[in-house]
Amino acid sequence: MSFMQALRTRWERADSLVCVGLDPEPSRFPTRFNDAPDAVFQFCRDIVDATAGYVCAFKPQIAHFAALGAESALLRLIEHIHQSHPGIPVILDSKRGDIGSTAAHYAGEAFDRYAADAVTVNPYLGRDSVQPFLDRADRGVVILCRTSNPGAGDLQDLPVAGSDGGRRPLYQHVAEKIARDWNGNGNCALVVGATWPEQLREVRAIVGGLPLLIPGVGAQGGDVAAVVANAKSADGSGMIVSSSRAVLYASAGDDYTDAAATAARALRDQINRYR
Ligand SMILES: O=C(O)c1cc(=O)[nH]c(=O)n1[C@@H]1O[C@H](COP(=O)(O)O)[C@@H](O)[C@H]1O
Repeated sequence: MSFMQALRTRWERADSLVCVGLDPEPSRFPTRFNDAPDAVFQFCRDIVDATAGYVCAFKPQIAHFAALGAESALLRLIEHIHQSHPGIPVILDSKRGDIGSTAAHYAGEAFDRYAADAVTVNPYLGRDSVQPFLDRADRGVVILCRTSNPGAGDLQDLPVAGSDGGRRPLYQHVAEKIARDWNGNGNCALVVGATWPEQLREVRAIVGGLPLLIPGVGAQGGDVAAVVANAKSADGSGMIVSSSRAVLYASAGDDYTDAAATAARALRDQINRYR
């Protein structure tokens, strides 16, 4: 099943638009992991098993594993998700972007080495740099559009000439370009931060039903009601609302799995109330 089919199926069957981000920070793990040699894998696996019933996707963030030399934990974690929770797509958050010949290796890294169903990609180098990802029609290509961080506007808001001759912010141009030209295989999604409700509304108006990955609720303070009101598609879906730290580190005690499950379920319910 393709990433887009799996995502839509999961939206419906689990009745959830929540994505749990897997960003391991060992200093925030419960103390029981202090001497555990395989702590990164075990902690993330526990969170996955506790929250699987409430999510439409999982999103491991590659730097959090690579900086710890824990690539093997990432591999085994994705394998675990596929085996124990079939049907839940995995979005590898690696935000790659390079010349085409190198990008082909990044696509191989995400889709063949790690067996991710989708990957986050930076569009700044242009279409040929994203093409190796776009060519994998069964996999999702989740492209940065208007990121959640405070400096997002430094470059993403710069005015550029639009197709109608008028000027508009670069992120809107990115949204239109991808929805109209790059999405020939129907496998594109866009990243827009939950911290920017106005920009979410603008992007939704441009891209129709294209899925939006929306990080920035929870630890970054994005407002769930505003996100849903501005970013939902015509059928009340279209969103992958991602939260990492607020779920992973909901408790530093021995109740960490219960606390994570409660946080994921509460986010699912809050989103569903507004859509
Ligand atoms: O691509 C992403 O996932 C992403 C895009 C963005 O604009 N902002 C953003 O925070 N993220 C990622 O989403 C996660 C946010 O985590 P929390 O703020 O802990 O929920 C991190 O792994 C970020 O790298």
